[in-house]
Amino acid sequence: MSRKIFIFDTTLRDGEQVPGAKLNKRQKIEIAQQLAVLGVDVIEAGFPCSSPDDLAAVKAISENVKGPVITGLARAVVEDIDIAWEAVRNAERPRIHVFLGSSDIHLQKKLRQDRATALRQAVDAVKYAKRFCEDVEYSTEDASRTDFEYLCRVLDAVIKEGATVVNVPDTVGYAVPDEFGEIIRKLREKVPGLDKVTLSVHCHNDLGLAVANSLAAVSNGANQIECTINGVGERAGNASLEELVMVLKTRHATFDAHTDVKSQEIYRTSRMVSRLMNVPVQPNKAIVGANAFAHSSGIHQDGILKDRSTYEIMKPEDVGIRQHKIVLTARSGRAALRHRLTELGYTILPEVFDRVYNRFINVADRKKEIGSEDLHSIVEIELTRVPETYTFHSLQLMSGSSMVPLASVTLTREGVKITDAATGNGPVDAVFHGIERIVGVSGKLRDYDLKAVTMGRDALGEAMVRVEIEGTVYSGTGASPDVIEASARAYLNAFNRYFANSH
Ligand SMILES: CC(=O)SCCNC(=O)CCNC(=O)[C@H](O)C(C)(C)COP(=O)(O)OP(=O)(O)OC[C@H]1O[C@@H](n2cnc3c(N)ncnc32)[C@H](O)[C@@H]1OP(=O)(O)O
Ligand SMILES: CC(C)C(=O)C(=O)O
Repeated sequence: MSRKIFIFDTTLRDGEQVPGAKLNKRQKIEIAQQLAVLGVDVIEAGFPCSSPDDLAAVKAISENVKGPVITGLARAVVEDIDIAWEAVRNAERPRIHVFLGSSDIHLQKKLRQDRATALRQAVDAVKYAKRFCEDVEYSTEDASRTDFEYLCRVLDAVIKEGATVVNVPDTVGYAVPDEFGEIIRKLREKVPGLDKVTLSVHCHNDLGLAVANSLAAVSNGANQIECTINGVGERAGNASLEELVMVLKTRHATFDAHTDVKSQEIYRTSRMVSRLMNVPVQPNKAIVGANAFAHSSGIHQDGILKDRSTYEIMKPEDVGIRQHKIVLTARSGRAALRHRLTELGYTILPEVFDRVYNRFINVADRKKEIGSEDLHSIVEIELTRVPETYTFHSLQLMSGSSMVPLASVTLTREGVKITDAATGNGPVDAVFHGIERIVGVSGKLRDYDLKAVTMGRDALGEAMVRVEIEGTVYSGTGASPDVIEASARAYLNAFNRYFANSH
């Protein structure tokens, strides 16, 4: 059996330090309940002395959320510890978490005390917290910038005083993995008492290394990681829970360590935290970003469709995402298009498929993403295609509120371009007249319908017309992100039906 790594979630404390992410009591309880479902070992529910609201929220979480240890943060002062205990005392498994800076920078510039005084304050604080609670965690704030010998002395002293968990934070995200791993390895060597307690790390992401540093610590003997959902937290955030859990799961053999987190609950938890904190998740965020399991380029899509292992190191289902996404774009190839069309229920003959693909690329070059509705429209146009006596090439339009619209239309016939221009009552009318001048036949528009078949400003417009030509009504359809072009294509389609019928 591999080594168990305890997951200490601080989304509700360090995570909530994100500007604008403040949660009310009800929201904190909702997230804490989901964290319990997710299977974290410890929930740091808040900093109870910071406000009456936070005290009430931590209290409510302690009383209502069962399973994980519930802890509240306290400075190394009596008043904070009293309030923290008041907040967590009714938890099934309460813990008081006390911290004090240990680096010379923090001691001299912030706390304005010397090492000996700070050491006494740390020991006194743990001693005081132990009067209430068996489980006391002690954090040496700014440990990674702390003189190593002094760090050992502090940890040794608080362990002797009864701390059950000692935490080594990289408070300002300054460490790099080799160095941070080395600190943990040397601490294990120099502080024998560490064998009897939980050795925790708490890494910030100022240099983007929070997860890497946490993992380096795990490799060197840490057995608790403090982290947050979506990596939210003070400044650039904390180590991201979902990344840590999935690294340990996906690279299990490398670390020979596991967590008890139910990874299938990760995505749900991530969405909840993002929604309630109003902090969006960047699309390319590992594990939970919108694109984490989306494949949008042809070569990747072809590989994924042949075998998922070509471009997927984890299953989306393992983090609670129903399935990967194949996103159709102008960079997609035939394999992805064929797959999507089959999913939509189309069986398309090979000779038609090439035409569908060409039209798809044409539309995709003008749209960011091609959705199902776009595909229905593209396929229907190709399936109901008639031989093209005239092919649409291009159009130019001059139009405005105080001028007569003028359209210049270019069609091709047997490979030869023919251009003509016409005016009309509106831009569409001018284009229709231009088409009639080239094909040499007039029609009466009986019906004209234009609709957006997809959403957004780059929606695909689909035009449908019914045109009476020499006593018979012919229908035509055309699609394009440009609605005038869609109309022109539809009108020409009706004339091509007329020519197909009359030859
Ligand atoms: C690394 C971290 O993430 S630590 C957690 C950070 N989170 C927070 O700070 C959120 C909650 N904080 C708060 O609500 C407030 O800052 C409070 C209630 C804790 C304190 O508020 P105030 O009494 O007004 O103090 P203020 O915030 O201005 O300054 C902090 C004081 O605590 C002292 N202090 C800082 N850390 C500690 C500590 N671990 N133990 C003891 N004292 C500490 C500072 O030296 C300073 O003392 P001073 O006023 O004598 O100079
Ligand atoms: C209180 C401690 C654990 C902390 O948040 C930090 O050092 O970043």
